[in-house]
Amino acid sequence: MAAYLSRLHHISLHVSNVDKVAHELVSRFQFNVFAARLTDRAKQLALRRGSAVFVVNERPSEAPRRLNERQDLNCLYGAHAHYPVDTVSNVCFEVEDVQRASAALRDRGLCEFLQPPTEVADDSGRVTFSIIRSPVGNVCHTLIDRSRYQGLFLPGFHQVRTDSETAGRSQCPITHFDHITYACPRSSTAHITRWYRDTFGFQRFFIDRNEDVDEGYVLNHNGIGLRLTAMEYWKCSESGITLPFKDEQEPDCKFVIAESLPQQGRNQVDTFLDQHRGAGIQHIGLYTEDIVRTAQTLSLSGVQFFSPPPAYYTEVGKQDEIVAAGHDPHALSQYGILLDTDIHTDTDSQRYLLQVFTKPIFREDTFFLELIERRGATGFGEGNIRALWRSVQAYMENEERHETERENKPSKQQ
Ligand SMILES: O=C(O)C(=O)Cc1ccc(O)cc1
Ligand SMILES: [Fe+2]
Repeated sequence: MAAYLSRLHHISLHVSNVDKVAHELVSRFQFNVFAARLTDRAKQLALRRGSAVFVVNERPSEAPRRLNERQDLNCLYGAHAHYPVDTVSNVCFEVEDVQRASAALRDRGLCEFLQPPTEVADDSGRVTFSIIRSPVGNVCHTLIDRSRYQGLFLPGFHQVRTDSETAGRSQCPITHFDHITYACPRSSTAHITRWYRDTFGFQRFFIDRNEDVDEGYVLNHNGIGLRLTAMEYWKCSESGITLPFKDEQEPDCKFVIAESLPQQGRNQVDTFLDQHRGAGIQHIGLYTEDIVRTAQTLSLSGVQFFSPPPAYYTEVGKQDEIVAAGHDPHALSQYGILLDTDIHTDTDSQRYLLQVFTKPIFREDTFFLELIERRGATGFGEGNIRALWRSVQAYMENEERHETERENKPSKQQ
């Protein structure tokens, strides 16, 4: 049987400069540092906005010198700290019983354990966790049971007092992680979806009504070469129900697998795989209750967004569509926000999806964030996927052109 997940607990980043990335998340993205673990050999900061929690870990620039130098001492609750570039490398889930879940996975030979079930305690109680490797590049999953822990975050972390988290809430109503998008090599999707189904009971989430079960959602024309396959799971209740009864339980963060298709030339998924040196987490969607206000607040604090070509907002019907959704086309165009409308034929009701991508967060192009607001729409709209894709491609091609120009310019010293 699969190990069913109670909920997503936090997402870990491994970066060469914790202070720089934490500062970016605090000053620009309005996250609050609420817990920290600072030792001789570790620097770990926990940051929160709503229920979205990032743990930013300092990654050592070298692999451990001695074999007995345990990497997990550097990074409690994480593993695999050594990686050549800044990366998002762990999605930590709460489970009800780490021992039982780990034993079930081990018995079925489904996954490799980087850390067997381990207990950590402090004055506020104890937690048990284990760490498994995912089939996606450097991504690992920590499984944790914190039901016997009364502290603020996790044992080993101390509380950091900041201004109340509710400050600025109305200006930046980010509430949770909406989805995590993996960039993966060609033909790897089937293996990944099977692994998540067998390991955690994930089910397919169809992006399009006509999507083929095996093929996924394929966009393979007009310069877009992308295969998207989405998966979802349900939060298991505290009452011990361990089967995901769809109707009774709440869906949690979705997972999207992006594969590039070769026919349309080099693209953003290929760039990620090169710069990240392998598959991994390309971006994370942050859910907001008010995308325009959030984009405005983040933009004032220095966050930059990708914009679609300006013609997007003046295309026939787009202005009317935006107005019908209760938005101002000028406000959306100011921040590059995209709108997708899905007319539900059964009820004749309209559902909207609003999204925008931020520019890369790390030095290499190995991670960015997305803002997403859903008005009834639960999936990913085709119009938005195309426009998001194009907004990133236009930026990348521009960057590459500048790079070539810089390389071709004769240097003054010569
Ligand atoms: O629509 C979304 O939010 C996605 O996550 C789909 C997606 C995935 C990868 C890309 O490079 C561009 C778009
Ligand atoms: Fe996304």
